[in-house]
Amino acid sequence: MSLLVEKYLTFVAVIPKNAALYLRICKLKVVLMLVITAWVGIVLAPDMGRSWLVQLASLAGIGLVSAAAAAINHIVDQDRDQKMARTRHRPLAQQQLSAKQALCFAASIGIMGVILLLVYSNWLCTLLTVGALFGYAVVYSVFLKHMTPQNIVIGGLAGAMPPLLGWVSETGSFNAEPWLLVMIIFTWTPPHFWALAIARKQDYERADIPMLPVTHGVRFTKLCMLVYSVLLTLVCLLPFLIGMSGWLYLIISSLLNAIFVQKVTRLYFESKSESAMSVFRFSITYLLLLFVVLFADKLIL
Ligand code: HEM
Ligand SMILES: CC(C)=CCC/C(C)=C/CC/C(C)=C/COP(=O)(O)OP(=O)(O)O
Repeated sequence: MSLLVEKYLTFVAVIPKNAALYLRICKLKVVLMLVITAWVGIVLAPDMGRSWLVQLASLAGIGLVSAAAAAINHIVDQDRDQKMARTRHRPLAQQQLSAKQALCFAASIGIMGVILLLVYSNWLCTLLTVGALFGYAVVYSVFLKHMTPQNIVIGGLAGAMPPLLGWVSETGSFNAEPWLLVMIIFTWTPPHFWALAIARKQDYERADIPMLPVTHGVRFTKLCMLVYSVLLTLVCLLPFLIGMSGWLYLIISSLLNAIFVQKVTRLYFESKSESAMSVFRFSITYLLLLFVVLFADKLIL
């Protein structure tokens, strides 16, 4: 036991030296976006009189568990990451960090996140957050990603969970409203990811990962993106229709959806998919603005 503690302390002692590498395996920008969507879940939930410090601690918990999930994904995918131009420079693919180091790191920040959630939110939020980690790090990364072109559709549920996690951290109970926000991210994920998968099709072919453009072709993928972007437009109306969000949200979200559908439509009619990366980049701006406007709308409602 004391040997184990000693080994762990040796591991912790060299974390600062490799800090930049550990930060890279956390997928920080993605985690930041996940935390923003969780924050909106908190803001839109009924006011339970919790202090902003407690809310911040809950968000830190969700962020740490998400970062742990991202680090586990790097361990699971290290061999395949070596085969793709986009991912071959990652710390585990380059053997700058070992799987053992990454696992110790993921376990440490994951446990810290769980403790924060247990202390500052509630057991239901903790359970759902750990469920999301399992969904992404195990169900998606280990199984679905290599089994079916529907991988990111099913696996997308894990990444769509944060608004629900935020809401539940506040209320401790399930409600219908946060599920609408989950549905928004869930329907956004396919056009978000498939745009990149079209641009990086050769990468996925080389790594033998059955992404939709590889298994069913680029044209069919573009059609699916179009269907999901129209579906997303409809789902985005729901927060307004049930009275959760007001006119500001309706106007800005409709505008964002019109641009998104227009960009995906243009991509559909292009023969060489030149604008795939522009659709991918816009998808990120889109989601950020959508959640900012959900937030702003709540403040003025
Ligand atoms: C199964 C679901 C998802 C898949 C397969 C997916 C896939 C990807 C991929 C492959 C990248 C490129 C990363 C890179 O080049 O290193 C990316 C970027 C990004 N994704 Fe997603 N994503 C998913 C869900 C989400 C969710 C739920 C969010 C946030 C709510 C999100 C936010 C982002 C952001 C902010 C970036 C840009 C990161 C950067 O610039 O470094 N993604 N996504
Ligand atoms: C607790 C909680 C909310 C967990 C959510 C976990 C999480 C980080 C979800 C984001 C999804 C994501 C970035 C997928 C990347 O796909 P990929 O792994 O196929 O992409 P890659 O090829 O860039 O590794």
